Amino acid sequence: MAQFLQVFSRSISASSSAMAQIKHVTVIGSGLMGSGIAQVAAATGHNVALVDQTDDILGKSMANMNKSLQRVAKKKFADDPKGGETFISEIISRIKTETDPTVPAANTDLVIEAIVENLDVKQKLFKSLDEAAPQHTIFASNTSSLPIGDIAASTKRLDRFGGLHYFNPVPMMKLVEVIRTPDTNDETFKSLVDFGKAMGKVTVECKDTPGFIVNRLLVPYMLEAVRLVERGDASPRDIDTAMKLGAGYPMGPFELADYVGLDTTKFIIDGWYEKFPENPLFQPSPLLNKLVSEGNLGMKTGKGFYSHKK
Ligand SMILES: CCCCCCCC(=O)CC(=O)SCCNC(=O)CCNC(=O)[C@H](O)C(C)(C)COP(=O)(O)OP(=O)(O)OC[C@H]1O[C@@H](n2cnc3c(N)ncnc32)[C@H](O)[C@@H]1OP(=O)(O)O
Ligand SMILES: NC(=O)C1=CN([C@@H]2O[C@H](COP(=O)(O)OP(=O)(O)OC[C@H]3O[C@@H](n4cnc5c(N)ncnc54)[C@H](O)[C@@H]3O)[C@@H](O)[C@H]2O)C=CC1
Repeated sequence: MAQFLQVFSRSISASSSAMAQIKHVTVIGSGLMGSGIAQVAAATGHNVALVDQTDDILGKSMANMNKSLQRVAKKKFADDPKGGETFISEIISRIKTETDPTVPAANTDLVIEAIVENLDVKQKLFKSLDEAAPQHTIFASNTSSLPIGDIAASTKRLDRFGGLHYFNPVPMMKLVEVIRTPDTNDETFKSLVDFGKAMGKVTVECKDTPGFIVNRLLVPYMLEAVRLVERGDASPRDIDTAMKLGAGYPMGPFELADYVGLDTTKFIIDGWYEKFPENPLFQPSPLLNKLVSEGNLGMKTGKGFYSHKK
């Protein structure tokens, strides 16, 4: 019996390590987050397919990645510019772009979704991917605020579905939250943790609870800052200065909101308001709604709470 258990556990760990070997990654959505995830995945030796709606968007994402890599190379290869160029071109060569997500999904170990923060749109995408991807492919969402279980419900692979929540800017932020739903199986969870580590990140584990760890704490803080401004108690600039110099944060809440994107911030708040309408914290913010309706989405459009050089 003991011998059987030994062989049995060896075969389980052999299949786990086979699953853990994620080599081909498909990243869907090439915006702020998707481009960062693709960049770091490629920089850590993975073959990456990066998907977005048009070639034009993908072209801009590749240019942004190039800029980010130039910054990394400038430091890493300070005395060897030629080495820096090779470093960049090797990473870029591991990224292929595509506008139809079902094409790379048919030959990938892991799909990471980083499209717009909208449940219907994410569900529609995963439903089509579920039909295209092989059995072994793991699905993960980078959602900031939506339940992973709700997104996974659009597929038939609830056991091979989890959350990989990265932080912006992905090349600089060391954390990834790995989320398991009650249906995520152990092999999948282990593969996601191993993948996070293989990308050079520190992983933390969290259940599928609203906002996971970081956003559960960050979003209320950010909203309290907006309420301070809406009541006329303090200006965005003074609040940012206060939180940087008084609390040691690298960015104040308004700088951070502009950096994250005011559209994404609004999607998160609107979604939580719909789910928890009695919570005064998640009431709609007139100031945020006004900025978004004017198309002022933060750094990505050049204007948000502040004006930014494009
Ligand atoms: C609030 C909304 C509600 C919640 C929304 C939910 C969103 C989510 O689901 C989860 C999130 O991601 S929340 C956001 C988490 N991120 C943060 O908190 C970032 C805070 N800021 C920082 O850490 C630094 O300012 C930071 C690292 C960004 C920049 O550092 P500095 O302030 O010192 O500024 P720089 O002088 O520009 O940069 C210093 C060096 O950093 C390197 N670098 C920065 N950005 C880079 C990038 N994109 N790619 C590559 N390298 C980069 C760079 O080396 C730079 O040095 P130089 O190249 O010499 O300038
Ligand atoms: N901005 C941030 O700081 C963070 C955002 N997130 C989450 O990551 C996801 C993406 O956020 P961002 O990168 O900031 O958004 P973004 O607006 O910069 O990029 C989203 C990209 O997805 C593309 N897209 C939309 N629908 C698509 C579809 N059906 N198929 C393929 N591509 C599609 C858009 O064209 C766009 O390029 C969201 O779920 C957001 O909540 C997570 C962590 C941090």
